[in-house]
Amino acid sequence: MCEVRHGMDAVATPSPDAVLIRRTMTTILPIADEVTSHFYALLFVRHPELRALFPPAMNTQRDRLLAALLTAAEHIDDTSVLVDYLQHLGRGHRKYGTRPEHYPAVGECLIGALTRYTGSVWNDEMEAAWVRAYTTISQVMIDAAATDEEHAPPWWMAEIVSHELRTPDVAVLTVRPDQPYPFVAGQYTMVETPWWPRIWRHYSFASAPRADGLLTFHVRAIPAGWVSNALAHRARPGDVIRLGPPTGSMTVDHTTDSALLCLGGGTGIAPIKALLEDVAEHGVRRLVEVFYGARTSVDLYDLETLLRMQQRHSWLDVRPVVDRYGSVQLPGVIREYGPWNEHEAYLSGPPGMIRSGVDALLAVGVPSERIRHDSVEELVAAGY
Ligand SMILES: NC(=O)C1=CN([C@@H]2O[C@H](COP(=O)(O)OP(=O)(O)OC[C@H]3O[C@@H](n4cnc5c(N)ncnc54)[C@H](O)[C@@H]3O)[C@@H](O)[C@H]2O)C=CC1
Repeated sequence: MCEVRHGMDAVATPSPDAVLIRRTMTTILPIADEVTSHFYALLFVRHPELRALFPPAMNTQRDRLLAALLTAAEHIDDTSVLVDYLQHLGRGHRKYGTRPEHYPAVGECLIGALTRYTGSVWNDEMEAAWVRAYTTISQVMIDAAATDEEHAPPWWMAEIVSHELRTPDVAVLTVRPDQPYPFVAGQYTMVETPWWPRIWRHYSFASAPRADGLLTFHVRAIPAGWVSNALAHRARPGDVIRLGPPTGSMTVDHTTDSALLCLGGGTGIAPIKALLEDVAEHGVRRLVEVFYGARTSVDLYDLETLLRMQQRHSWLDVRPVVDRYGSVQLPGVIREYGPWNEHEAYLSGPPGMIRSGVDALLAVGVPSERIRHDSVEELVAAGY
């Protein structure tokens, strides 16, 4: 869910390779499902040993490959953004068991699928552009994984030490990682359960780093959500889950003392709570206003915790916002308060809330560089 932004070094005129790569992407976008299915079919027929690295059901995986390709194509000339993104991707692939020797196999099948589905658009020049791009992409990912290997494990095992069902479908889980887990409040990770091997889902940390090393997650069981249902309804203390590395840039900037405006929708309140703990621990007094939105008052499952924090800290204001008669209230309600133009804004919740929240904040004068949230594309793909 790390937000990929346009860097300052983006060039105005695209390079010849960027033009060719984007032309391929435009051609395949309307038939993206077929292209990715064909890619995986080629990969698993030619390299059956790689099948075990992927989840049994491939639907989310297909979207992820395409999302990664689109991101790479979009930023192909924007070296610093692209390298950051690919390094993150390379490090994240360690938990899947990806090895350097797997990359050429993937590249060959990717080009095979593109050749087949781009028809007359494909030519030698385009193939050469893809080979160059893929060689660079894979090298950056391989190098990032190798550097990461020197100081971090590919994953962490974490034992569930407490499991509390706060509503019929929201659970608060606390886990103890098997080795120190360094992260920053506001970040998130990927979680795999023992019941659905190789299916990873994103969850934000619901607390700032603690002296006892424990981590907390808020999980809503969503219909047909395998991992979320297992975590909410099946997991018990003593069960062991697997965690990927921490990631995400929705963190507090401690170089300023500007006030914070936080919008948390549903379980999106989890990283907001972590941010509040971070501000409290930092000791610098800065005003924080939290709008905590939910469909019903029962869904405000963490309100008591937030109100207790508010009692302890005079700099904190928490406002619960419940939808009325099925009509969404959360982002719109900020217009009744403010002004917000000097605030750092943090948004966390469903993709629709983040999109309309960004619009509402821009409309009341918060500049875009002061609005932070995780990537909406990844939230949609995550499916929680
Ligand atoms: N870092 C992040 O951004 C995190 C995001 N999430 C996401 O938050 C969501 C939480 O799901 P639930 O608890 O079921 O939330 P929900 O669907 O019950 O909605 C929570 C709040 O968001 C508002 N909302 C929902 N859709 C909206 C839209 N289209 N426009 C404006 N407001 C909207 C609702 O009115 C409600 O106040 C999940 O999609 C999860 O992926 C969860 C944790 C962290």
